[in-house]
Amino acid sequence: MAQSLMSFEEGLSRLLTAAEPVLEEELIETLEAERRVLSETLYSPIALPRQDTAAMDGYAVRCADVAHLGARLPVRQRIPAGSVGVPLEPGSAARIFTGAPLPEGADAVVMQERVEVEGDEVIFHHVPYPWESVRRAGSEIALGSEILTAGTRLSPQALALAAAVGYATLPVRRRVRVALFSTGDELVMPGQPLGPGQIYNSNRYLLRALLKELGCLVEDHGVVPDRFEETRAALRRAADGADVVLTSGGVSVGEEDHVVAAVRQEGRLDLWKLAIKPGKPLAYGRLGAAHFLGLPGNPVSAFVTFVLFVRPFLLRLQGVREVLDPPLWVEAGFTRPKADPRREFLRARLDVRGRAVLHPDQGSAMLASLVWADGLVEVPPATPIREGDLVRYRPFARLLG
Ligand SMILES: Nc1nc2c(c(=O)[nH]1)N[C@H]1C(S)=C(S)[C@@H](COP(=O)(O)OP(=O)(O)OC[C@H]3O[C@@H](n4cnc5c(N)ncnc54)[C@H](O)[C@@H]3O)O[C@H]1N2
Ligand code: MOO
Repeated sequence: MAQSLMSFEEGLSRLLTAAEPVLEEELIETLEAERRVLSETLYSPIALPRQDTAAMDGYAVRCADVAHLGARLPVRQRIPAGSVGVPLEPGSAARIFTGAPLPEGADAVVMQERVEVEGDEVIFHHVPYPWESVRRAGSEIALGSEILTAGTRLSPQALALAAAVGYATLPVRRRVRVALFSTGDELVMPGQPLGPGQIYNSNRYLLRALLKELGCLVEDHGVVPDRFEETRAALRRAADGADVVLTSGGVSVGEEDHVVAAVRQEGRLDLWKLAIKPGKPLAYGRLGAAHFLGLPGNPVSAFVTFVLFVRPFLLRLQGVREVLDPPLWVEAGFTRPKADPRREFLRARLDVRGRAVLHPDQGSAMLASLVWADGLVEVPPATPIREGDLVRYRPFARLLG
C-alpha cells in the first residue's frame, strides 16, 4: 500500500544522516580545483586592492586643486597599471590608467572624458568628490578576512577569488570513489547489434555523466546479469575500495530483481521503497565500509532518484555543507485533478510567463521528455493541482553538476 511507504522527507533525511563526509584532504593546484570541496576555511593573506587604485583611465589629482570647473593643472607624471608613480606634487596632476596605484597625495581620479588636454596641461570640466573613481585599499577584501568557508564547492567564481588573493594551491577533500553497475539481461551496449527483447543500456551513460559532473571517481563495472549469485559477486567486487556502490535496475519485486536480496546477503539494507513517483523502489544500505544506493531501472526513475537523493548524498560525502536547494514556487500552467498518493516529480518547463507546463509523456521510460524538460514540478501526496495554483519547481540548473 502506498500509505505504508516511507515519505520523501524521511527517506532523504535518513540518507543524509548516513552520509559521513570523507576525512582525507589533499593540497591541489587552484587551476585544477573546479568543483572540488574546500576542506579548510580560507582567509586572505593580502588586502585587495593592496593600495588605492585608479578605477578609470584619466587624471589623478588632489581634490583641493580642482575646486572649480575649468581648473587647470600641469601633468607631471604618467602611471600605467603595473608601475608605481612618485608622490603627487600639490598643484599638479598625474596621467593614470585603470588598475594603476594612485600616487601618494592624490585623492581622486577624473576620467579622461571629463577633461581637455592642452599641451602639458589638463583643464577639468568636472569637480571631483573625494575618492571619486578610486578603489580604496582593502575595500574589496580586508587583510585576514574570511574569503571562502570550509565545505564550499569551488565554482569558477570561487577559484577566481582564491586566485585574486594569491592561493596557488587549495586544501580540498579527496574525491569520492563510486563503483557503478547496471543489472539486466536485456541490456546491450550501443554499437552492438540489438537482439530480440533487448534494449540499449542508457542508464550507464546517464549515471556515469551525472557522477563525473559531481567530481566523483567512477569505477564502471558494466552490466551484471539478472542472477542472484552473480549479483552478489558483483556487489562484493564493487564494494572493494569504493565509498559508494551505485546500481541501476533490479530493485523492484519481480523474480528477476535480485539486487535487494543480494545486498541483504552481502551487507544490510537500511531503506527501501519511498512514497515517490517515479522512483518508488529506491534502496539504500551498506556493503561493509561502502554505502549502497540502488536506483530503479527505468531511466527517468534513475534520473529523478539520482538528482533528488544521490546527488545530495554524494555532495555530503564530499564534505559540502549546503547540499539541498529549496524548490522555487511558480504558477502552474496546467491542471491535474487526479492526485497520486505518492509525491510526484513531473517533467516540466517554464513558459514565457514563468508558469510551469508539463510534458505530455510522464511515463518512467520516456527519456525524450527528460531532455525536453528544464526541471521538475513537485506535487505533494494526494494534492490535485488547478491552473494558477502555486507549485514547487526544481530547475535542473540546481539539480545537476
Ligand atoms: N509488481 C510490481 N512491479 C513493479 C513495481 C512494483 O512496485 N510492483 N515497481 C515498478 C517501478 S515504480 C519501477 S521504477 C520499476 C523498477 O524496477 P527495477 O529497478 O527492478 O528495474 P528493472 O525491472 O530492472 O527495469 C525496469 C525497466 O527499466 C529498463 N532498464 C533497466 N536498466 C536499464 C538501463 N541500464 N538502461 C535502460 N533501461 C533500463 C528495463 O528494461 C525495464 O523496462 O519496476 C516496476 N515494476
Ligand atoms: O516509480 Mo517507478 O520509479 O515510476 O517507474
